[in-house]
Amino acid sequence: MGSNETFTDNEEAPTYAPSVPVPNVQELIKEDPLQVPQRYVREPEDRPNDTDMSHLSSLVPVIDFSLLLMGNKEELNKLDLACQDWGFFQVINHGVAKEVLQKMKDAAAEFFELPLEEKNKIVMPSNDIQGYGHAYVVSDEQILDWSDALILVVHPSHYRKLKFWPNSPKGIQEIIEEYSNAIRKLGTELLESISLIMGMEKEALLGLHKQLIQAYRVNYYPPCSKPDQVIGVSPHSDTSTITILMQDDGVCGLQLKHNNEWVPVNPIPDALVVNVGDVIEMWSNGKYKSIEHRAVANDNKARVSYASFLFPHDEVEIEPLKHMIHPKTKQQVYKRVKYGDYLRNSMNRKMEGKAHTQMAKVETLA
Ligand SMILES: O=C(O)CCC(=O)C(=O)O
Ligand SMILES: [Fe+2]
Repeated sequence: MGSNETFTDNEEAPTYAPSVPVPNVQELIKEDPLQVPQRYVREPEDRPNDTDMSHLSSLVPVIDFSLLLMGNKEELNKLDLACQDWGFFQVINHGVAKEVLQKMKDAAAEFFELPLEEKNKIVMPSNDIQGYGHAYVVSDEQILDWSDALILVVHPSHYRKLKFWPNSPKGIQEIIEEYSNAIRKLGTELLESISLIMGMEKEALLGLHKQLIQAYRVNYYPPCSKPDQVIGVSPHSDTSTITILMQDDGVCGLQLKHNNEWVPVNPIPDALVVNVGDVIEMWSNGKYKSIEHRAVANDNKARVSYASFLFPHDEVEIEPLKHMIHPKTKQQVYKRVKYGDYLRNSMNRKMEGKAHTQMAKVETLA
């Protein structure tokens, strides 16, 4: 990434966090499609309820990326409002070739259909969250998510642990690489637009990362005979700067919390979903929101989602940018934290809404 890469290639690849190994959900339902073991059943108040908020789905902002690239003021204004009011938007005309998206979907579909022994060749170890398995599992009592995942660090290349990269189907490593490079380009350009709406030079946010790290998480949600009793991925906000998510066409599941209601983010064919992560929320002193979201399961269809997380180097100190603090009130919502500490603190606990952001909050006197 040119001049902002201040860390060298001989830096050792970091580890992130341990996670307790748990059963494979896809395998469970192969044994018996009707079973929903007790470990997956949510408390009544945590279940996806029947209030259908689909009518609000069309309100989730849609940003035309080609206009952002031209510096179109109206579109930048839309982006500003989307980051403040929703923390989520879908991008169209994003420049990532349709074939690249499709190849990624086809390869991932084939990977998840492989026999368990084959997928387990890259099984996630208990001391780190790369490979095929489950993250954020910290106790034997924890209620589990109705999903399996493949998690990889993709950039910088010397952070890659290739022993956790799938070898099958043939060519999947190159496809992940091609997809991730295209997403990285889009992400970098989105950070330029976000720098502008934050009143900075367009290179500012990228520079603050010291090095732009990229991780990839492919979520596989098997169908569930009782989707109203389980959650695919627990409510959480992302610890990233921004996340770029591809969804399967025609299968819903992602929901965001807006005015205390769970609003579905239904897939728009070929669009990508972008959400503001905790780092932007902290740098902007809370102006832009890292919104809580979750994924729910379906009763008849499996769903796959592809999340690319862009975030700073471990050594970067994050705190509200001076010009984002109100000049009169001087009120600072977040304090200075080392990003590596923040990330590991979040990964060492179960996903639980925004609870993990507490460590970076300025304590307010009651
Ligand atoms: O499956 C989805 O749509 C959401 C996944 C997600 O939030 C994540 O991987 O962080
Ligand atoms: Fe997420």
